[in-house]
Amino acid sequence: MREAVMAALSTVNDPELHRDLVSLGMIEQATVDSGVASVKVNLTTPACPLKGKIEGDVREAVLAVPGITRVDVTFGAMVRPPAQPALPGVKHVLLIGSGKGGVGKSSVAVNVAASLARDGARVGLLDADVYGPSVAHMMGQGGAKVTANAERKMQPIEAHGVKFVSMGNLSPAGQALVWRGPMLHSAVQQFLKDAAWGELDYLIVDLPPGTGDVQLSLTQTIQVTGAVIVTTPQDVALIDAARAIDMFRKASVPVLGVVENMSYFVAPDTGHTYDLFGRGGSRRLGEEYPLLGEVPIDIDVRQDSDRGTPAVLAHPQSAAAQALTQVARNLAGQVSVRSLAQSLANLPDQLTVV
Ligand SMILES: Nc1ncnc2c1ncn2[C@@H]1O[C@H](COP(=O)(O)OP(=O)(O)OP(=O)(O)O)[C@@H](O)[C@H]1O
Repeated sequence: MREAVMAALSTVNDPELHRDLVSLGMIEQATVDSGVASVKVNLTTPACPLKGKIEGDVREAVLAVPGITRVDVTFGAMVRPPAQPALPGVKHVLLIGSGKGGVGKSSVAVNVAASLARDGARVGLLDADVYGPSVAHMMGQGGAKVTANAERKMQPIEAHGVKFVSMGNLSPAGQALVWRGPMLHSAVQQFLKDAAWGELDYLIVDLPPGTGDVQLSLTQTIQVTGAVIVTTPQDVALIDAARAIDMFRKASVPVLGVVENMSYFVAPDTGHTYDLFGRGGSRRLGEEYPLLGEVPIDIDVRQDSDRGTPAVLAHPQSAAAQALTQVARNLAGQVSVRSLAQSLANLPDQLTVV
């Protein structure tokens, strides 16, 4: 009967890859005992956005096998590395960029990192926004100092399940940082290569806004998996976001998606939704860039940042936190699609996106 169960599983497609779970090597275990099938599915990320759908499809297919009366589905996850891992021990480097300042790039970076870690991934966060490092404060570690370990490597600070390094933990608070191009280059390289990141599934990099030296330096020296562009929906922000996309395109860095932050506002007293800046404007950036999520303006996002706990952890039920969680999972889904596309030679070129 196990063969019949495997045959049934080979009819279940991964919704993103349009390949069946058996040939994708995602069935870690399938056993049958007195009509009860136990199936363990090995996902390509613990933050899989389509876990519920996969579970439902597996259940339906296996229950259709004659003699099966119950199906127990469990999940494991192993993030597949790209053909060329970015750094020793670090599978995927994901850049979070924006065309202009103040659109919520750091807030998205911090919440995405915390959300991926809560889902079970091993996550690092590098604050490469050397001009305005805010990650330390948003992670509730503004006063902490980065130390060196026995191998004289920078020991990342750990908070909310995320290892992070920020200039905010190296320089005194409130002190202006004056950087020239070569200094910037070496500071970011040190953060990347001289920090004891250990084994990471995802290293999230909070870039400075715009299209300057840090972005170039990063894209030229390590193999990044891709970039995410954070924007607000109004025209002035979108023009700058398009410029950032163009920079990544020229540097051959795949744009994994766009996050529309401050997309809309729901008045807490009336429940009315206001599209303050023109919700959905980021779709105009082009069909080829998946919209990873629309995050509303929410006072909790700001207050939680100021208090040092990302909104996805402090107020997980709020609309903004749920949108940010979805952004993180959709991003992890995009990374999985690209890694699998790389490793499975005969996958179709056109993969659907979440
Ligand atoms: N969805 C949101 N709702 C409410 N406040 C938000 C939201 N997103 C960001 N903010 C707030 O807006 C301000 C700017 O956000 P953030 O620092 O993340 O932007 P940034 O793009 O990284 O800025 P910079 O370019 O200065 O690095 C912060 O006070 C943050 O708490």
